[in-house]
Amino acid sequence: MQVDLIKVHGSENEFFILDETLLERTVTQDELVSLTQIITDRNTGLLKGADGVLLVGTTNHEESDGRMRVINYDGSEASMCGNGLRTVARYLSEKNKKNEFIVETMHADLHVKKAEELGKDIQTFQVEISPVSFNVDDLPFNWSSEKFIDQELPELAPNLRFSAVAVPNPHLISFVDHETVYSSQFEELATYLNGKNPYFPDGVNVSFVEVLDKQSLFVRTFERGVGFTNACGTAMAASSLMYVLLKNGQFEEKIQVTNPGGMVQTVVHKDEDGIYWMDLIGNATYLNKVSISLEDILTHKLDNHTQIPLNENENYHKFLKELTID
Ligand SMILES: N[C@@H](CCC[C@H](N)C(=O)O)C(=O)O
Repeated sequence: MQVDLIKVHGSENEFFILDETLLERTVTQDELVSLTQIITDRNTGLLKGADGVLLVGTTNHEESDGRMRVINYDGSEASMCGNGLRTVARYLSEKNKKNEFIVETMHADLHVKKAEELGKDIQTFQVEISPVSFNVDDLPFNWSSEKFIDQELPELAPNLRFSAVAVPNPHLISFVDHETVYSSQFEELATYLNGKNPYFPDGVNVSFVEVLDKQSLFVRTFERGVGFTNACGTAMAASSLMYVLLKNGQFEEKIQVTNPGGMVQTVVHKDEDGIYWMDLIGNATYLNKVSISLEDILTHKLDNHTQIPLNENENYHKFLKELTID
């Protein structure tokens, strides 16, 4: 069976989009896990691999226009992916010729829309990040109290304070200084919390956040199921929420969030019932269209593919130069 893929990125968090509605038959769960592990491998995968696969499918939800499933690099499934949702929003927007619609994800139907370009010729989409929960059971996080906000983990990192939040995938966030963002302590802690450990039985996305200025953050994330990525959209949204709650950031005002792969904007909202949600606004860049058979993927014959470069990354790199990140 022939499989068409699009390699995409949001802040250089890279994925292969696989539209299962175009396949002759549905892929089994085992095939999906193997396909992801094989094509995303950074050494032996397709087109230098990726951070995961975004499976686009049909939805039974009346108000949604499509469904997104997120398979991490290691084959585990995540409930959400913010950078990925922007690229799926673009894909469905072009496919269905709609600029604003709803996408079904594992736990929520989320509002997405085409947004004003962040840079010249940078396709930009805005996606909703929701629902938010501080209940430790929702991460899950084995902790003695109901919430874990701005607290120490003395046995693990006595010098740092952390907050745990599900959006709805699990995040652990710490505001740190510039040196600590790149410290070995970060990698050691995040690796430990994503292995067998008594705190996070399903692992956790760990972010170290530096406040650069008023409404301006830098976020680096070690992702569950992947490792360090260039950016994690849900982490940047969750970090923005914690910035507003703990560091005097402003609700309803744009926050600029830079990351190792680029820049996004976020807006943190709170409604009259005290419910939080965030907008995540950023690039949705196409890299290549690829065609390969499922059989070749599953037997590791990845050279048997055809691909068309989509040449959008030149503009993205110009955009990064303007941000002085490149
Ligand atoms: N990169 C994503 C998050 C992908 C899922 C994450 N690794 C998890 O397991 O929760 C994003 O942009 O949000």
